[in-house]
Amino acid sequence: MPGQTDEPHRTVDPYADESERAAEAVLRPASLAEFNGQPRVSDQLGLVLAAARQRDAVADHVLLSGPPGLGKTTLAMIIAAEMSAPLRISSGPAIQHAGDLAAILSGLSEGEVLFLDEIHRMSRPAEELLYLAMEDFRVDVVVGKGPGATAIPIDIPRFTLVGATTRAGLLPGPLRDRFGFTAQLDFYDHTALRDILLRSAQTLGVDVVPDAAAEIARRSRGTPRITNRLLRRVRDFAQVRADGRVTLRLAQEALELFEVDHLGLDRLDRGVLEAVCRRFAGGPVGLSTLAISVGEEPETVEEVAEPFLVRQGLLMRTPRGRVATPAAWSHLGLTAPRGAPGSGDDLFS
Ligand SMILES: Nc1ncnc2c1ncn2[C@@H]1O[C@H](COP(=O)(O)OP(=O)(O)OP(=O)(O)O)[C@@H](O)[C@H]1O
Repeated sequence: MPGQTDEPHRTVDPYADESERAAEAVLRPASLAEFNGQPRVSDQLGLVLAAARQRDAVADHVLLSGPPGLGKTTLAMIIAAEMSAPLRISSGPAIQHAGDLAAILSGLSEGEVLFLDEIHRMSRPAEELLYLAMEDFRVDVVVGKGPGATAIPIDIPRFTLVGATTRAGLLPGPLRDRFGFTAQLDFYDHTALRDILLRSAQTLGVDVVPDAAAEIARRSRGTPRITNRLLRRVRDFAQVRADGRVTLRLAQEALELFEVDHLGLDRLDRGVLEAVCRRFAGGPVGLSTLAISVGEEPETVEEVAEPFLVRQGLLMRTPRGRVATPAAWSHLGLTAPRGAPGSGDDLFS
């Protein structure tokens, strides 16, 4: 069973506070068989882990990348469970000094899975220490200072590193290359999200009719965390305003109350689109200017809102900045001004 945890430090996830995290934990699938969606990643990972088990070996290091809420932490926990290994959780921002990482690594037990969330935010010295640890299962502990300093190599137990990042492109090549298996998690399709929702509803004892399940899944931004969160809010609504049963009509009313529109866009998504269209005439607008105008950190806009907006064909990233597409104007019920992207006399026409 996954064991000890250091609560990861998160900087780009506006969705989850502590109580939300606790609610999420109940709904996490515990094995690959229960993990819905991402069939290719699931198959490949299943094979890698089965092979390691057959050889009685420690599994190769795994890098998981993709937007928040798609299941990176869940997969790290599943890897540990499938390997019957303990799990230790930490994160890039929590590791300021190489010594912090050396202490974690030397305290691991043989075969332990170390999950490093937001691995791209680790300090450079810690990153360099990690290279040697991943490859040779060794850390160099520096004793003394200045010209008299010496590096004493210390063997550490063989372990599996599971790194997670929202931005694989930010990882230095030497670090990326040391992972034996890399998986890019993509947004989930509606069917997978509906199945996740039905499983969660069963766990929580919520009665959801099939078309309501499909509707909530469709408005979940392709993200299981959001599916589960919307289910909990719809459940609240059904409990307080009705008899607890989630019908299609009730789901629609609840989603409207919580400002989730028919494409699944939430307040931040719409704020970004509105800013690009209304304040910057459709763009192009630079990331930092855009972030200031919606009152968010640039990382949050870039890593949380944009991937889904781009995927939905509502926003484009161009070398000159972010640009609203014709679909964005029409989704907001606006008409693009003459010459703006989407106006009919621009690069889209
Ligand atoms: N494939 C899946 N099947 C069922 N539930 C899932 C799946 N993927 C994720 N979930 C649920 O979504 C929630 C969020 O998943 P998780 O914490 O693993 O995401 P994450 O990618 O690690 O996000 P972050 O980058 O913010 O840490 C969890 O409660 C989990 O139960």
